[in-house]
Amino acid sequence: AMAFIIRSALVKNRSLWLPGLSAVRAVSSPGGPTPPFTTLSVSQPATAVTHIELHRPEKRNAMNKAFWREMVECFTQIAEDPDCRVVVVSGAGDVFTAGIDLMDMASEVLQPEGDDMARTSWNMRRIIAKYQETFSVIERCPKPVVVAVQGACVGGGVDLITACDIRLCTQDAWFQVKEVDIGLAADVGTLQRLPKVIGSRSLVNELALTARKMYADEAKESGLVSRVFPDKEAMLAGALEMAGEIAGRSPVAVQGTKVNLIYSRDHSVAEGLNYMATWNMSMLQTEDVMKSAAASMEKKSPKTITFSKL
Ligand SMILES: CCC/C=C/C=C/C(=O)SCCNC(=O)CCNC(=O)[C@H](O)C(C)(C)COP(=O)(O)OP(=O)(O)OC[C@H]1O[C@@H](n2cnc3c(N)ncnc32)[C@H](O)[C@@H]1OP(=O)(O)O
Repeated sequence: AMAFIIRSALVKNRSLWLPGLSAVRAVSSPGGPTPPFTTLSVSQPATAVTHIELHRPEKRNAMNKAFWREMVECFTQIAEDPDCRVVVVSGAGDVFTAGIDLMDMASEVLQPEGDDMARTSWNMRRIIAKYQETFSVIERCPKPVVVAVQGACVGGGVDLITACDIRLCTQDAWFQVKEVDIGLAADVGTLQRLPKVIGSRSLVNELALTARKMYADEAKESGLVSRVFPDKEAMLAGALEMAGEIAGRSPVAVQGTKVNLIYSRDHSVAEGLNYMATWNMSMLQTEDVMKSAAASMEKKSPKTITFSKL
């Protein structure tokens, strides 16, 4: 199925995708996690596009200890990789993720070490900060991240997707801020980011306080996702096509857009404009502007331009 999906995206973007075809075959790992990772399958389905697949389908991609660490390692590499301009995140199997691995969390999260309450609490704080980092690295990564959700997206899954830049889902997808059901306040990003993704504060409160499921249509209507696809195959084809559109544009422009959108989300308009001016006083001097403007004047797509690596 993946070969078909990649092929259909390739057909639509031949000029961009064909040079990367050999790379796709060289790095794809259809069989399972990509070593040294044990929970992630990482491939390059097209030029400048990295695909990360959560890969524990037999456990519904539940987030075990290795996952929390491997996501940080993976995104740290991606942030610095000039051959990657955009990331697609998806889940293997029928379910995006069942959230935190409830069998694995007991040892670390529920039994922090320490000689007294202060030391135990301090250790707990470090553990929580480490878990938060797993999704904060997605937001800090200057490359846009498109996430594609099928089936369940539970607990930690919502923390994950709210740190991504573009959310897509299938018609059978559902989302659940499940944490109150397991006796905790969501603490790795949902309570901080979901209110900035969904316009309605009331809806966010309802979802987080009742742990009710939100299905695809409501997710679209509320703005949690921007597109709903009939099935996983169509969604992955759509995600890869979108990634191709992004990867074909100037990385200076694309990464500057992501960084400034996130900065503006968390600051006043005046602060955002000030940051933007400081950003662009150097970035506007890129050769990409002249190249892109010339192509635009000639009514050519920016995807016809070869941009230097960033
Ligand atoms: C500092 C920490 C911060 C992080 C906090 C995060 C919190 C959260 O994520 S809260 C949410 C926790 N997750 C859940 O409560 C979901 C539990 N799972 C389910 O409800 C269902 O599995 C699901 C609806 C996702 C899928 O149902 P399906 O019928 O397709 O599969 P199952 O037969 O239930 O499961 C298949 C095997 O996967 C194992 N599994 C599923 N979820 C988890 C999980 N969260 N942790 C560990 N293992 C999980 C399940 O045990 C089955 O395994 P096996 O029996 O060996 O086949």
